[in-house]
Amino acid sequence: MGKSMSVRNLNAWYGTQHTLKDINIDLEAKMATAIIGPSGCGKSTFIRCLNRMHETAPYAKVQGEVTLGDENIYSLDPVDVRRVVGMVFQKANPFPTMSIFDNVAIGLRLGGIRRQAELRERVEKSLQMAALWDEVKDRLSKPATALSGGQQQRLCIARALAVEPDVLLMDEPASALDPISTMRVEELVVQLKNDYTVVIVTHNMQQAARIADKTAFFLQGELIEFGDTTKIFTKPTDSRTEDYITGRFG
Ligand SMILES: Nc1ncnc2c1ncn2[C@@H]1O[C@H](COP(=O)(O)OP(=O)(O)OP(=O)(O)O)[C@@H](O)[C@H]1O
Repeated sequence: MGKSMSVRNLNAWYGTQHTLKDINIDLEAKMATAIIGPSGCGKSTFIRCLNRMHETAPYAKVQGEVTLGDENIYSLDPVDVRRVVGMVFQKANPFPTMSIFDNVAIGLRLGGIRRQAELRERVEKSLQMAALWDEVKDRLSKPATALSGGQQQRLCIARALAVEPDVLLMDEPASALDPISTMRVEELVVQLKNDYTVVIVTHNMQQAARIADKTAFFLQGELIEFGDTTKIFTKPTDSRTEDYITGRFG
């Protein structure tokens, strides 16, 4: 659990649009790194390159190296990569026809785990880690769609954690949630970073300041500045970072 990722000379395109330009960054294990920047600067594209989802878009292209531990993920099978680099999206996307239990168990079953006792144990552990167990333990066979939006998002986090990934990518995981659910997801990120490498895209700078150890500021496909969150928010080196965090644009 919790291997670091290194990104070297990463470039990404949609057709002829050069969306990410020569990105170099180290995403440290057992830390949360926030990715910030104005709309369209390439934040989602960047994290989608970290689990090989970018290349599933039409006309998409990637160049460069992304290593997890000491393996280049671009020389592995993309399906294996997505198991060790989990992802949670802006809008909770549980499998609507499946129960709460099955939503979490699906990845385990696909991975070949059949014994009911083991499945139950792993599902419970994942729901505990996602701080959802107490709310759902008496209704595991109910459809996932019967949960609130915030609970569905934590269910998706549990689903991602069930297969014991090294890295958890989160693309604005709280932006569709009410303030209380947002707070719960933030608390969860603070917990999860004890074990995982967490990379979180957020538009909310207070949120980045609250939960991230490191922050990366992107602008028009370039990584402008990366460093300790406190430094980025109090003493940025680049004037463009300063303009963004003080709300002059974006
Ligand atoms: N599937 C796609 N096909 C073509 N272009 C795309 C696709 N997805 C994103 N883009 C373009 O790539 C650029 C970067 O988009 P991306 O979604 O990575 O930005 P972002 O920083 O995450 O934005 P936001 O904060 O609005 O979510 C934008 O110009 C966008 O229009």
